[in-house]
Amino acid sequence: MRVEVVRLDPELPLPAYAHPGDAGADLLTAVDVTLRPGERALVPTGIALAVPFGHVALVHPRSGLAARHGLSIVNTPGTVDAGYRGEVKVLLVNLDPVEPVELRRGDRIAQLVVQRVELADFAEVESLPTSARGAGGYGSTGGFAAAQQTAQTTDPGKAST
Ligand SMILES: O=c1ccn([C@H]2C[C@H](O)[C@@H](COP(=O)(O)OP(=O)(O)OP(=O)(O)O)O2)c(=O)[nH]1
Ligand SMILES: [Mg+2]
Repeated sequence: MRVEVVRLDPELPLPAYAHPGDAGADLLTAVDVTLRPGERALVPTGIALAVPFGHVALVHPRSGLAARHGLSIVNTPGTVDAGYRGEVKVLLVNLDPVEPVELRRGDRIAQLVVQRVELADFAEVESLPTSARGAGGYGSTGGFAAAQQTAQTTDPGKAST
């Protein structure tokens, strides 16, 4: 699928897949940035995209940086809408309790996954069709302790003080 890209920073390369079959194309930081433990920053990537309508580009963390440095993304996965024409940015966060994360301009900081999306036609109704799950959620299929905890958080009558 063709995705048009403008390089706002002409010195940085286009997003690229590292290997054939990769789902995510690496995004780079356009700036040097250092994140102290617990700190977050909205980091520019130097690119703007025109994602085709009916598609979305999702900004995912890179697992290597997460495992080695505790670097993640606050709003993971970030959503780049098809109509968005501004610079793609990555809301990085350093989850390491001790070490700062130092990034240099051109470092790969995240990966962009482009995929199809269904656009819903939201239709108001009086009641919903029944289902096996019903309203159960938040660990309702877990063990005894999880089910009890769910009951406490969802049923104000049973809530402990
Ligand atoms: O990780 C991200 C997330 C968002 N965006 C850009 C593209 C997206 O289309 C726009 C809005 O994102 P989102 O809808 O998540 O933010 P919002 O807080 O709902 O803002 P808005 O009211 O502008 O939709 O910001 C990014 O560049 N990177
Ligand atoms: Mg929005």
